[in-house]
Amino acid sequence: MSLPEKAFPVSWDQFHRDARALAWRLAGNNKGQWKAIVCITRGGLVPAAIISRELGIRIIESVCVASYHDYANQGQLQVLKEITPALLADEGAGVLIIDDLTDTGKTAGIVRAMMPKAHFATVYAKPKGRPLVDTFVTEVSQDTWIYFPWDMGFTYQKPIADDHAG
Ligand SMILES: O=P(O)(O)OC[C@H]1O[C@H](OP(=O)(O)OP(=O)(O)O)[C@H](O)[C@@H]1O
Ligand code: HPA
Ligand SMILES: [Mg+2]
Repeated sequence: MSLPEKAFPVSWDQFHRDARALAWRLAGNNKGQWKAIVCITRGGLVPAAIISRELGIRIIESVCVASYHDYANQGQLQVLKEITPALLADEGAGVLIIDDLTDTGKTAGIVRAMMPKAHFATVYAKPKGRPLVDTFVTEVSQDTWIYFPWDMGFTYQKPIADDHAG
């Protein structure tokens, strides 16, 4: 397993701002009229809550996908729960699919295939996944790991001078 070289830590404030920025972009698409949100759990739950509030979308469905079984280690992709057939009609036209990020694009590829006409949006995107999403806010390089606030906690930081003491 190769660990990403760079770190992109995201605070709750920053995530809220970026998810709101995504809502602004989506408001200009499809006249802001979305039938429903399908969020990809678990990471998509947090941006879906913010976007549903901003765009007044009250029908929220989930598709449950797991692939990273531990830190930065992608395993076999598993679909644990499918999308309700009611939303699959018309290949998902008018439906908004939300996830926190796209990395290799594997998750996006699987969910897109379920709803080819839906609009796919993520807050963050890495280059490999980028072609699979319709709208995103910030791109980071492929060798960067994004640290989400729900995965983080406060830890002690050594003073900078400690590493420079001769
Ligand atoms: O583009 P990919 O390489 O497929 O990776 C992106 C997916 O990986 C993470 O989910 P994960 O499977 O870790 O599950 P989680 O959302 O429950 O954390 C993330 O939330 C995306 O859904
Ligand atoms: O960069 C990442 N950060 C958090 N979860 C992830 N799942 C895939 N890539 C990432
Ligand atoms: Mg996920």
